[in-house]
Amino acid sequence: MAPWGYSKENGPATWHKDCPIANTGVRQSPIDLITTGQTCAKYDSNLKPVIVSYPAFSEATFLNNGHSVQFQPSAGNLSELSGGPLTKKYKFEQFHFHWGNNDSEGSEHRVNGKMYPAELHLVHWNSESPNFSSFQEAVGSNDPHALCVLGFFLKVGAENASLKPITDLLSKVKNAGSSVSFPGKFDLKAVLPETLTDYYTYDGSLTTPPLAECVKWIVFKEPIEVSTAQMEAFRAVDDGHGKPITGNYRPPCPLHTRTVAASFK
Ligand SMILES: NS(=O)(=O)c1ccc(NCc2ccco2)c([N+](=O)[O-])c1
Ligand SMILES: [Zn+2]
Repeated sequence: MAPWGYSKENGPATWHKDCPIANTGVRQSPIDLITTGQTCAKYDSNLKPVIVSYPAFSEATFLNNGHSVQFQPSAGNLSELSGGPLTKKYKFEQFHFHWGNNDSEGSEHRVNGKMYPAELHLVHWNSESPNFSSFQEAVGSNDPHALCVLGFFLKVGAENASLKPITDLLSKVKNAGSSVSFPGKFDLKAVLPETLTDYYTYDGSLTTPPLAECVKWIVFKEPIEVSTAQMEAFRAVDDGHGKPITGNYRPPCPLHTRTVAASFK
């Protein structure tokens, strides 16, 4: 079977062939975050702000893997995540993006059916579990909270100076399979909103194969602004079949019996 992707032939509707959980799973991601009505997100006053400790990365690889671009620091990175709905400390693994070929589509999660032009995912794994001691083992474990992914919507507005070192590098990884070692330091903390207080959180999965149901999702309400030029830079990245990646987002999945909690009213 051709490797999975986002085209008609190998896109989300075909993933069940190699990954049955795509259709049989009851904790699949992404989802549509509904804020009013029956199955809407429920305010939980116990939800605390998310705490990140992201010292600037000094060594990292920026890779176009054919279905996204990802920033992966070297193994020694000490970046950590805690707080929010989490009871454990998580270690940073990588961040990557999902985007569309116009500003009306591109994000994986939606808010009352609305898509944003892109979504940033910061991936972490539970470093305090006795059951695994690496990201790869965490993904393979059956632990529902082996991973925690922070999701930030991107919207078009002013240029994002903190993300510029990343968007300026996109032309260097235009070809699928290409990677560059990230020049200099990158301050991820500067990309994020100051306070990480307002978010939705629910139990879900990886949004691409293997679609493992091992993710505690935390999706922030406030979008991050990027310029049109920065959005266009994503849309020039190739998918390895001579075409730009123009929509590496999975459509929303059924909620089933899950509930979504909101840290804000
Ligand atoms: N869009 S996402 O944040 O849910 C996501 C999806 C897949 C993978 N990885 C696929 C994978 C690698 C080994 C086993 O599995 C990752 N990740 O690796 O951070 C994140
Ligand atoms: Zn992702």
